[in-house]
Amino acid sequence: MPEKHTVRWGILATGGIAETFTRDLLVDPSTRGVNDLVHTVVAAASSSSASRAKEFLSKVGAPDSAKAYGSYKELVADPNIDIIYIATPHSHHFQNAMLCLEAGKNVLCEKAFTTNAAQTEVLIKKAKEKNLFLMEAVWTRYFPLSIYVRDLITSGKLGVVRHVQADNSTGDNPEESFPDSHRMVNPSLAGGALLDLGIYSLTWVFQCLYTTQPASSRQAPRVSSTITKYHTGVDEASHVLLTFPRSKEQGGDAVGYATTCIRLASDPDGKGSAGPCIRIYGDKGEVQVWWPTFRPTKTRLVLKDGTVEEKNWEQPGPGAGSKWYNGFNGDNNAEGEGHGMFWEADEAGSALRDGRKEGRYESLEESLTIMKVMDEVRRQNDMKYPEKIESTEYPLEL
Ligand SMILES: NC(=O)C1=CN([C@@H]2O[C@H](COP(=O)(O)OP(=O)(O)OC[C@H]3O[C@@H](n4cnc5c(N)ncnc54)[C@H](OP(=O)(O)O)[C@@H]3O)[C@@H](O)[C@H]2O)C=CC1
Ligand SMILES: O=C1OC[C@@H](O)[C@H](O)[C@H]1O
Repeated sequence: MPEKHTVRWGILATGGIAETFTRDLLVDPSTRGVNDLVHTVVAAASSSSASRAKEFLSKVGAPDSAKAYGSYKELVADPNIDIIYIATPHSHHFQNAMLCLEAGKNVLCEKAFTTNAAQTEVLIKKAKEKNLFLMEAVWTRYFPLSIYVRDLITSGKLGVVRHVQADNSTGDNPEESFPDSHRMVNPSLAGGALLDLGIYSLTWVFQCLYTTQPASSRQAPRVSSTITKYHTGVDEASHVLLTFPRSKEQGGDAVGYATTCIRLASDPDGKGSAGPCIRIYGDKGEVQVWWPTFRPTKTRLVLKDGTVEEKNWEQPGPGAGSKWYNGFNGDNNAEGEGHGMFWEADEAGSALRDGRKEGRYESLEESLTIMKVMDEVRRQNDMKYPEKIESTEYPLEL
């Protein structure tokens, strides 16, 4: 039996995704074939009150010994924590991550990493200076399904992959679903489709056309974009065309089309009838991925030689009755499934064990390149957040 390495987590914020992530964290890793890691929750903090943190810990089934803090400052000072998971709105990630790093804590920070590339750059510098682990929690990258798709590309099975289309459109009625203060549409919380949902379409384009290239030949893409603005001033839809420069030997430039919309739906009937929301085209064939773009469970490989291979990707979990996700985009678990967030936690845990300072499937350099793309989309379309949340000044009261 391999020796088990215990990873001691602190949870910063107690909202929707903090709950989902923490429940996933507490699923026995051996149910997904991971026998050398154990995750434990040693503390959680809420910026509103210690009693809220206490309630959170009890709701997610954390050990009785877990501490409940009424401020993030107290959390980062806890000497028993190895790594902190940040689950606040985008606007707060930079200040919260700086707080953790300054206190000497490793960090897994929810997407989008920060509001802009300048903030991401400062975080990377700080993590390097302190020799700490830092990773953007783009959970989709760590799914076995994503690893399979990237392997199809790097193995050459699809031929040269030249084009990727990815859509992450949730089909909400924003006027009904979200008050203007909600993090999805509130400029003060860096709301809008691009940072919240568009990041997944960009993730698919990047993990197929950028991550799969040798690091020495990866080049940032040229960006052409258009957005539709919501009445609060953030985007309700973004369309981003990316041209990745590639040499003749690499097969020439590759093109990605990343779209996202809060109002329209990638999967209008919720049954996949509209077809795949991601298509990855090579000159020998294509691979298709079904909704949800951020948490997919179905792929189809179609090759010119007649191969058609459909796969369903189960999300291991603790058993029936575990319908715990309280998200608002219809991405509930099937009965008995985990939510799939444990794979990114395993990546962070194994990095701490092995001394890695970043994730293997999305380097900090790649997170930064994607932040630069989102900056450029906002620049091209004159979409600004309040100055305060775009600042790189630390500490700053938001
Ligand atoms: N990976 C995924 O699938 C998902 C990721 N996310 C990401 O997670 C992050 C949080 O989203 P979600 O959990 O849905 O958001 P919620 O609004 O449900 O929770 C955010 C939490 O952040 C804390 N917080 C601190 N300051 C503020 C503030 N000024 N306004 C609002 N909340 C504040 C609060 O916790 P407290 O009171 O305890 O301090 C609050 O409960 C975002 O970055 C989002 O993009 C969201 C959904 C899914
Ligand atoms: O990250 C996310 O993925 C799931 C969506 O429901 C949510 O809006 C988004 O924040």
